[in-house]
Amino acid sequence: MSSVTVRVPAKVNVQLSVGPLRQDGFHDLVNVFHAVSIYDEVVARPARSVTVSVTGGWAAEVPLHDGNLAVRAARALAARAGCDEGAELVIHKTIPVAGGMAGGSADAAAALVACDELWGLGLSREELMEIGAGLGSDVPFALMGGTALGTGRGELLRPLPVGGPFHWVFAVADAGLSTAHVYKECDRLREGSPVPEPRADEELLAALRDGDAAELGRRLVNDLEPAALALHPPLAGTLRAGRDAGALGAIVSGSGATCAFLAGDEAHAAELAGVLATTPGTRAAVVAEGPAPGATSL
Ligand SMILES: C[C@@](CO)(OP(=O)(O)O)[C@H](O)COP(=O)(O)OP(=O)(O)OC[C@H]1O[C@@H](n2ccc(N)nc2=O)[C@H](O)[C@@H]1O
Ligand SMILES: Nc1ncnc2c1ncn2[C@@H]1O[C@H](COP(=O)(O)OP(=O)(O)O)[C@@H](O)[C@H]1O
Repeated sequence: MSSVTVRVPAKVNVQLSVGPLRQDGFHDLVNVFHAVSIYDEVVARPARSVTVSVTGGWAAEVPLHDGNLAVRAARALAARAGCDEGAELVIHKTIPVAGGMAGGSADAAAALVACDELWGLGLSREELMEIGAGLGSDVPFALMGGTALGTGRGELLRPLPVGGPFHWVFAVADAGLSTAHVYKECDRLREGSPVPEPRADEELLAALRDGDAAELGRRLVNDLEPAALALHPPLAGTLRAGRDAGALGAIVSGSGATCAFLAGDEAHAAELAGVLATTPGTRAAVVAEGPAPGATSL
C-alpha cells in the first residue's frame, strides 16, 4: 500500500463535570463529547521508522519529536501488534493547538487508524480505542466521533443519540492553555469546598436527542471554565461578546483556550463568526457543525 489518509474531527464538551482529584492524578468526569466538523488529516506512508512532519498554520506549535501524540500512537500500535514496521506520518493540521479541542488526541486516533490499515493489522475499533486510552483520556472519543457520554477519566464511552445538526462558532484564542495546568487551577479554586461526584444532566441529554439548540445552549456547562478564565482572563470578554451578539450558549471548550458558541442555524453561525472575528484576543472565528464522524480512512 502506498499511502493511507485518515480524517479526524475536533471536539467540544457540551457538559464537562469534574469530580474530586483521584489518587492517580486524574479526575472522574461526566464528559459529554461532541465531535465537530473541524478536521485534521493524517497521511501514513511506508517507512523504516516512525517519523512525523506537520503542515499548516499551526505547524510551529506541534512537537516533531517523540512527544508527538501521533508518533506515540504509531509506536504503541506496533508494540501491541508485535510488528516492526515504520511509517512516515504527515499531519495536515487545522484543529487549534492547545485549544481544548483535542487536536493532539485526534492526531493520535488518526495515526492508529492509518497505521493499522498501512500495516494490514486489522485491529477492531474497540482494540484501537483500548490502545488510545493508554495515550490520553480523549483519544478513544476521537476514534468514536459523533456525540458520547464519557465517564472515568473520559475514556469510558457510551454513544448518545442526537437530533442535530448543531451549528457552532469557535473563537480561537491568541493563546493556548495547558490541560494539566487548568485541572490544577480547578483543584486550587475548589480547595476547601466539597466536590460532588459528577452526574449527567438528563435535560441536556434530552436537548441533544431532540435537536433543541436553544435548550442545549442554556444547559452548556464546563467545570474547568472558572480555571481557564483565571489563567487567561481575556476569555471572559470573548464569551461576553458572543452572548451579546445573540449566541444561544457560550462556553470555554474543554480546558480552553478556544471559546465555543452555539447558533440557531447556519446563517446565525456566520453572523456570530463575523462579530467574533473582530473580538480582541481572538486569532480566528471558525464555523462548524456537529456531530461529526470519528477518525475515518478516506
Ligand atoms: C479537558 C479535556 C476535556 O475533554 O480535554 P481538552 O479540553 O484538554 O482537550 C480532557 O479531560 C483532557 O484529556 P487529555 O488531553 O486526553 O488529557 P490526558 O493526556 O489524559 O491528561 C493530561 C492531564 O490532564 C489532567 N486530567 C486529564 C483527564 C482527567 N479526567 N483528569 C485530569 O486531571 C491530568 O493532570 C493529566 O495529567
Ligand atoms: N499531534 C499533535 N498535535 C497537537 N499538539 C500535540 C501533538 N502531539 C503533542 N502535542 C502537544 O500537546 C499539547 C496539547 O495539544 P492539543 O491536543 O492541541 O490541546 P488540548 O489538550 O487543549 O486539546 C500541545 O501544546 C503540544 O505540545
